Amino acid sequence: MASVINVNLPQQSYEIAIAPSGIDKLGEYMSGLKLGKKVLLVSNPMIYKHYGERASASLKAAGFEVSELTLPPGERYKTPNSVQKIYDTALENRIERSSTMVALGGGVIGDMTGFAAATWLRGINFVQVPTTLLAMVDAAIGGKTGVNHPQGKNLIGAFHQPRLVLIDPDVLKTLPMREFRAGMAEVIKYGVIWDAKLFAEIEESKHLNQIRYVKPEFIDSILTRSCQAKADVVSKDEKEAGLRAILNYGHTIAHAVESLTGYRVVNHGEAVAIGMVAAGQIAVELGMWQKEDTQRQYALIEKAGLPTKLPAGVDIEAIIEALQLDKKVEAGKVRFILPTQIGVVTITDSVPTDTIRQVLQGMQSDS
Ligand SMILES: NC(=O)c1ccc[n+]([C@@H]2O[C@H](COP(=O)([O-])OP(=O)(O)OC[C@H]3O[C@@H](n4cnc5c(N)ncnc54)[C@H](O)[C@@H]3O)[C@@H](O)[C@H]2O)c1
Ligand SMILES: O=C(O)C(=O)C[C@@H](O)[C@H](O)[C@H](O)COP(=O)(O)O
Ligand SMILES: [Zn+2]
Repeated sequence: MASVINVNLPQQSYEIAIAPSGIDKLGEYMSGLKLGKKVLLVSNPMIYKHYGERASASLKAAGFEVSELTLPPGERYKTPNSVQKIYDTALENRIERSSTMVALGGGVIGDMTGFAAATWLRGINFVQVPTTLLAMVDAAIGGKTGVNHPQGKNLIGAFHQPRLVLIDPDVLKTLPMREFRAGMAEVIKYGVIWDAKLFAEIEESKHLNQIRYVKPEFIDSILTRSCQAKADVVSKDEKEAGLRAILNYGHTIAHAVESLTGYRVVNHGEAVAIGMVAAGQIAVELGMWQKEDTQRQYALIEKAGLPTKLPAGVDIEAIIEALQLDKKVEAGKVRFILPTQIGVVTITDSVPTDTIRQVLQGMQSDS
């Protein structure tokens, strides 16, 4: 049975529908939104092979005219150049103001397609059909879209909300285990920043890093609780004027690590896991968080099969320098999201650089 979570916004609210076999109902879901006839479906070749034809067939059966584009997979291709390919295809197929771009894929496809939709003809409709756990619980929701600059992660982008997020949990069956774990990093994030019950539920679950043993009820529960957490935060602060920055927990260091390793060593979720370990330890050093709680977080990250150390060879001074490119920096001050209890975080710009350095030194691969 489908369930629905609402993202309530001043201008355009929308639904996150969690629907088994949802891919085959995409056309039906979109018909209810009174969109123009033309759709540009954007995916990558691997995801398209699994689900593209079903999504396309469902759209056509509902009367949409569908054009398609696949882009190369991977964070290294989350670039202005890939977005240019979306514009070129939009032009060729006369994608109009009433038309819709549909992102069928993980966060990389979602962020790029969303950015193309935000900018094509100054903004057209956009629908998210996330196919990774990470995109289902996080990337597809909330309207942050964009691409990387050679110097830093997500530096180019726009807020542009989707008209619909359609989650088909069945597609997780083909998701590689490493990508499932990456998604668990953002799920654990919600446990630490917002939902202590979710944190406890993950602690109690068995076989967390063996997707074939993960119970469907557990998947349903983490999808629902995570999407609700993200919808709650985004509904309260759509454009990150304040509260929304808590969704960036672990990301201050994560983005620096991803970018310094050329997006080849750790994926986004793994980097977030490393960043959460660092933020937790910084909070302990500053006397803001109990040692036992940071140990609980560490144990959960390990249990999910996620990394807790920095990748070998990353220079700590380079990380400290890269923190200056974080979008939360104000007047040159780096802002961190730090936990004070499981389920509660605070935002601070007064972390001494020496504390960051010391914590990162303790997280080196050989320490
Ligand atoms: N906009 C946001 O709010 C937000 C939030 C979190 C993350 N992000 C961004 O999302 C990106 C990470 O997204 P991701 O973790 O989904 O990675 P991804 O999009 O790179 O997908 C990971 C891999 O999984 C494959 N894949 C996807 N779905 C599959 C399926 N069902 N079966 C088999 N293979 C499948 C893809 O081909 C890809 O190789 C990063 O760029 C990150 O910055 C954005
Ligand atoms: O939605 C948000 O807000 C987030 O911060 C969610 C993060 O998980 C996500 O990785 C986001 O893309 C990071 O945003 P950025 O503004 O730091 O680029
Ligand atoms: Zn993230």
